[in-house]
Amino acid sequence: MREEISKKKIINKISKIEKWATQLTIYAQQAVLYEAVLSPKPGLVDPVDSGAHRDMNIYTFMDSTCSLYQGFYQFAQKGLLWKDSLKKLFEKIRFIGIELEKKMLKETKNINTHKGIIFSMGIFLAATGFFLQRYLDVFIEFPIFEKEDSDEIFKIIKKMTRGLVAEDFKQIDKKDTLTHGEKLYFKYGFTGIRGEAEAGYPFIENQIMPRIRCQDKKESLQCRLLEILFLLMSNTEDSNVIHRGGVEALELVKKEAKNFLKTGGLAQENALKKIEKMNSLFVQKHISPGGSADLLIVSIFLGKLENIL
Ligand SMILES: CC(C)(COP(=O)(O)OP(=O)(O)OC[C@H]1O[C@@H](n2cnc3c(N)ncnc32)[C@H](O)[C@@H]1O)[C@@H](O)C(=O)NCCC(=O)NCCS
Ligand SMILES: Nc1ncnc2c1ncn2[C@@H]1O[C@H](COP(=O)(O)OP(=O)(O)OP(=O)(O)O)[C@@H](O)[C@H]1O
Repeated sequence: MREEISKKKIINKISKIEKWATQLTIYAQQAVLYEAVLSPKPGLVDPVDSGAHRDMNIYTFMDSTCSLYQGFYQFAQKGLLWKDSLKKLFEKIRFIGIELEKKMLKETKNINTHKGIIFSMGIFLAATGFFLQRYLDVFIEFPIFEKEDSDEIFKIIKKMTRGLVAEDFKQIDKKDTLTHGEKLYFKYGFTGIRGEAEAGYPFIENQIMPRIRCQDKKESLQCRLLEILFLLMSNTEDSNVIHRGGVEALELVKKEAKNFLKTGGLAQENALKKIEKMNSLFVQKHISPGGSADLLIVSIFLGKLENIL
């Protein structure tokens, strides 16, 4: 009898882990899709145009997003089941990330649509799954997150990624070919996406989430998400922008985004016209703020967890 009860308990727990990993995956996919369809975005692919990209369009993003589902689920599940150190959890999910990157590239015929978000969302999904372990025996349904819960996610991420920059760039001078991120570290010391992760995505924690929490919920989702994108563009050390247009391009993106927000943001007259003008400028200069787009996706994911988006 006792054996039967404990068997039942284990089965219930496994089915709850499956359900919660699925919910996390759905939020992550929603976030990726919200970003893709958001328009008008300067320099980035959206349904209206392909920004500064000649090799992809909105359909490439739809195809790519579908290929992410299974890998996203694995990130979340790994976190929900993990019993070892957080550094080891990160090492483990990097393998899942590398495989997922290959799958995404196969689906897009070798076009890099989602490399950055596979990395960042992988970290967030695993960290959130790990965090949720403490609620598995407490809640029947998937919980709605409070600010304090999100704060814990950032703490977990810092522990997972401690030492990442030094570790990843250790052998850089011995490598024959370098990725964009490695080249920029070599040339300017920019730590890019790795530095952002190791710092625990501080701009999202300290500026973006507080802003999303107090945005007027009656505003359209389009305006709210565009505001967040411009806030991110005004601050992100975006290696995507730098590798395409150098440090001047990064300064230009930051300046344009800051000006747009200072002059009234989405509330100003002709706001959408101004963004379209910025889009033309970025297209002409071949600039695409892909790092900010990725951080927007992560912010939407957290907004979904807190039920504020
Ligand atoms: C670290 C990885 C993702 C990227 O390295 P790479 O040197 O190519 O970086 P690169 O500078 O080209 O940036 C990649 C993308 O990150 C995004 N990005 C750029 N800057 C930033 C930033 N400051 N903040 C957030 N995202 C950024 C952009 O979309 C960009 O295209 C990659 O090398 C890797 O390790 N891939 C394996 C997959 C993986 O580890 N997944 C792990 C799941 S945790
Ligand atoms: N809506 C979007 N439009 C374009 N890029 C986006 C969008 N959302 C996110 N990104 C990010 O931008 C990156 C694509 O940038 P880019 O085209 O410069 O790729 P690359 O492979 O780094 O460079 P290149 O194609 O110039 O060799 C992707 O990794 C993706 O994460």
